[in-house]
Amino acid sequence: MSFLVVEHVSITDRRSQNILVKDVSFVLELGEVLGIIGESGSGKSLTCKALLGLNPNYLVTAGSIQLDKEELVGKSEGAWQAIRGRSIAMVFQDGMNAFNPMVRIGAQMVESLHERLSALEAKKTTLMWFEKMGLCEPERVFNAYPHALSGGMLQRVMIALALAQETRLIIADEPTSALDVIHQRAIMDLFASLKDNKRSLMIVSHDLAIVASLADKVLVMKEGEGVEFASAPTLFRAPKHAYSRYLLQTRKALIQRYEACVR
Ligand SMILES: Nc1ncnc2c1ncn2[C@@H]1O[C@H](COP(=O)(O)OP(=O)(O)OP(=O)(O)O)[C@@H](O)[C@H]1O
Repeated sequence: MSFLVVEHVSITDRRSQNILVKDVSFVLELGEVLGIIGESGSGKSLTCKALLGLNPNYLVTAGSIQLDKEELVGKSEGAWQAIRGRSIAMVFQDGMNAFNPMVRIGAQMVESLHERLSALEAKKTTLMWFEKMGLCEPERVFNAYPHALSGGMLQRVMIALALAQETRLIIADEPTSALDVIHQRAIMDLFASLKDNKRSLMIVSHDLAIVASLADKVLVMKEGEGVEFASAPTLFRAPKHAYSRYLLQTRKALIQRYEACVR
């Protein structure tokens, strides 16, 4: 059985009976990277959050999500808390909201790692990941309050936290959208260098170049549905669904326009 098996997942807004995610299925093996692409509002974030039990109670998840043979749909909040950080780590689009503004960054990192590491080890691990994230002056970042760091720095702190947790699944929802291109490239190189058979990554991105360079498999979402799920080479070379073709064509047209400008 695959490491992650998502079968017929639907997410319904109980208040309006709107079905926001419809019958999405995909599988992921340990060591693989899944890219999720699709236009804004197509259900990418809701699907990711369903894997972490992070959607509000009025959004009801049906279907099956099995991580390492454990069924996640229907878990209690207490059970979700044990899963988050231990089995699955998440990187959100917005680094600023991920941290408590009243607590220094270092203390929040150490708190998140305390189950596995002593305070001293947690600090050492944190500083190591800060350096890998290209955060100059890791000690200063460690001692800073969130508001003293830029959005891009906080984003890198959040990625450092997800990686330091050493979970077997990392879900990254637009992890680099707040970063400048230089740091985007560095983080993507880092994600690529971390590819091994010990962890899997799900990455949501509007940047098809990022997905093409990292992903082994791709899920294309449109209006809440998974319209195509394929290996990355198949999806990028011979997309089957008309919407996948449209997404790739749009991207190509943008690159051509850029290349015409810099020629
Ligand atoms: N908390 C919520 N309550 C009700 N509806 C929601 C909620 N969050 C998202 N939705 C709706 O569900 C649909 C899918 O939203 P989702 O955030 O998953 O899209 P997305 O593909 O991640 O978009 P983006 O690329 O802009 O982040 C949208 O129609 C959105 O308005």
